[in-house]
Amino acid sequence: MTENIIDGKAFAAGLRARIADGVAAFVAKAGRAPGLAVVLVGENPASQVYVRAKHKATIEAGMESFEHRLSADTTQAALLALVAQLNADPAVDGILVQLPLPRHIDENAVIAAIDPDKDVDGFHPVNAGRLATGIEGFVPCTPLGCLMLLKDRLGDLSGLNAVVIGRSNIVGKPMAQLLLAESCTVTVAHSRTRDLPAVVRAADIVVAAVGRPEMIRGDWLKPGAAVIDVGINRIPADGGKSRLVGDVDFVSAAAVAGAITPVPGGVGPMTIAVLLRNTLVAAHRNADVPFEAVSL
Ligand SMILES: Nc1nc2c(c(=O)[nH]1)N[C@@H](CN(C=O)c1ccc(C(=O)N[C@@H](CCC(=O)O)C(=O)O)cc1)CN2
Repeated sequence: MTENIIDGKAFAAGLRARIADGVAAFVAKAGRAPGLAVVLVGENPASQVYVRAKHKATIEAGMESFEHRLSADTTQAALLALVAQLNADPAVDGILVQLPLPRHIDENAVIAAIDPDKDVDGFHPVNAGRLATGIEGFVPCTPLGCLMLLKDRLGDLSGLNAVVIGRSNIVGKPMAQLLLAESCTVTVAHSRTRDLPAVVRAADIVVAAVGRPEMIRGDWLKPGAAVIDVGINRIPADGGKSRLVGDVDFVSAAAVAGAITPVPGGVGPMTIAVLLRNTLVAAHRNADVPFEAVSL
């Protein structure tokens, strides 16, 4: 059964093509390209891959990419000074500091230093507050990408029971807010939740963002449920190699789910596509050009 698999890679490619059209229209009106600054501190191998992919996607969409790679021993003060410089730069519409940061740097302090109107990651407390209160702002890329995939597959979500497993600031909490705004009945489950399988079994929509490889199994699911797997876990594979798996046991879950995202190729590619979308929106706001929604 493959018709229940949600192809996030293909959806993201379509979204990126629509964004590229939106960028061309913006350039014609504003006389400049949208600019995205990405800051990487240290040499985390996964972060290096993601930052490279962001640079490539930004250029391919017709935007300006400003990459800042800082050494792992960069001080918090130096990073905050760079953020202040990017906040003041009119060529920079969006700022993203790649996470995780080295342990000696306070992530919350860095996120709070980003101008909320350039915070294309949607992590700033002002944007979290805007999302929680229904005010327009920037929404974190991964949960917004999950919502796009769900709406594309299910249409109207109102009245559905949704469970979000995981309560992080960057996925679980904003995902719950987005589903609530779509009039779902939302449960946020976490490490202290009692009888998680029973909670999951009551859900029409399951969003797994818990960071534990293949934890959610098919026999936990309500038949026909839509399953969005945000997990990206590298586990040992045969021949001393490793392979990528999600938080959902894909084989058993795909046999029960009405729709399911794979890992890789599900939610991951949406994160970068939505980042471009948020940057395009930021550019319109900063240049005071009305945003004609690239059908998103
Ligand atoms: N400042 C931020 N830091 C981090 C974010 C973020 O949104 N903002 N999210 C993650 C990492 N991330 C983007 O930064 C990201 C993760 C995964 C993918 C992706 O396309 N994954 C592929 C598999 C790639 C692989 O082989 O490793 C997939 O799932 O198909 C893109 C972006 C943490 N940090």
